[in-house]
Amino acid sequence: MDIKLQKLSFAYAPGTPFEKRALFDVDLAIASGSYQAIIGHTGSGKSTILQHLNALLKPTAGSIQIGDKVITAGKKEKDLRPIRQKVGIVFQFPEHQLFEETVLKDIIFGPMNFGVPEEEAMEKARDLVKLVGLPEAVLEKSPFDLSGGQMRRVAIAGVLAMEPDVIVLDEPTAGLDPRGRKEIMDLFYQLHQKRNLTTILVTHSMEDAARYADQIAIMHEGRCVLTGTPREIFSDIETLSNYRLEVPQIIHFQKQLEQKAGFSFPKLCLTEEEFASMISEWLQERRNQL
Ligand SMILES: Nc1ncnc2c1ncn2[C@@H]1O[C@H](COP(=O)(O)OP(=O)(O)OP(=O)(O)O)[C@@H](O)[C@H]1O
Repeated sequence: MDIKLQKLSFAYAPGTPFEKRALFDVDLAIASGSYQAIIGHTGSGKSTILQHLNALLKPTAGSIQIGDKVITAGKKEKDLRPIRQKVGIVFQFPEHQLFEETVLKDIIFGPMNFGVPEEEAMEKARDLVKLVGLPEAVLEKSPFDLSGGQMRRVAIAGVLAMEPDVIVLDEPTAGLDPRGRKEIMDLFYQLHQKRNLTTILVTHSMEDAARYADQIAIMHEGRCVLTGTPREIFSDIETLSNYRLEVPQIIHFQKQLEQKAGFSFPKLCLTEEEFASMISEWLQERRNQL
């Protein structure tokens, strides 16, 4: 499902003394099946964009197109429902939204609300718990008897149960330890790859943007100021610092090493694994030359 923001502008509390313009003429195209990261300093407008993506907010001016549906200021509430079904949002701490007595009831709540027959919804729930890495026995448990990481997986299964075409991740690993963070981010990446799920990640983590995204957009003071691949975006440390953003640690490390050694490696590495494999190839080449 292609997504297109065209001159998207938004103000909170318009026409009141508390009016606050949060987005200014944002243009952004997100291709179906891509993994788009949106990064930016705090207050730059990321969450405001995110809330337009499943029509929790409507533009003050401009438009946002999701598949064949165009949302503008005048769009009626009833026309937004199909969009909310097709775009799933995983908010920070999604487990705070769990409320049913059992995991099963929580996962089937959304689909049944949209008219999916109970048996079909239950079948789907059984597949989904496995997909998010939990044993089937968890379905009969209370979500509140699970660990934080397990609860988060249940909440993710609940979002996936709606069979979204697009999934929007708002700092989905907040509060998890490094291992839990990686597991959840890897899970979303697998879903993105296996199901061709258009994925939009709103994050403060440059490491995650570099590792998972194939396109990055930088927000700054309500404007989309730069778009490109992770390699393009993270090649320019100076421009990023103008937007009060850092490059991933591994890029700093690589640059420092190059400066000290007085030479350049053949490419800029975005992750530790990429760097390790480049170094081992590079050493092998040197050995072969001896
Ligand atoms: N409900 C609101 N009412 C008024 N102003 C708001 C509201 N929500 C956000 N803003 C303002 O809109 C601007 C953009 O905020 P937004 O939350 O979209 O930024 P953000 O990039 O997501 O920030 P963060 O990284 O801290 O979550 C900020 O100036 C913020 O203070």
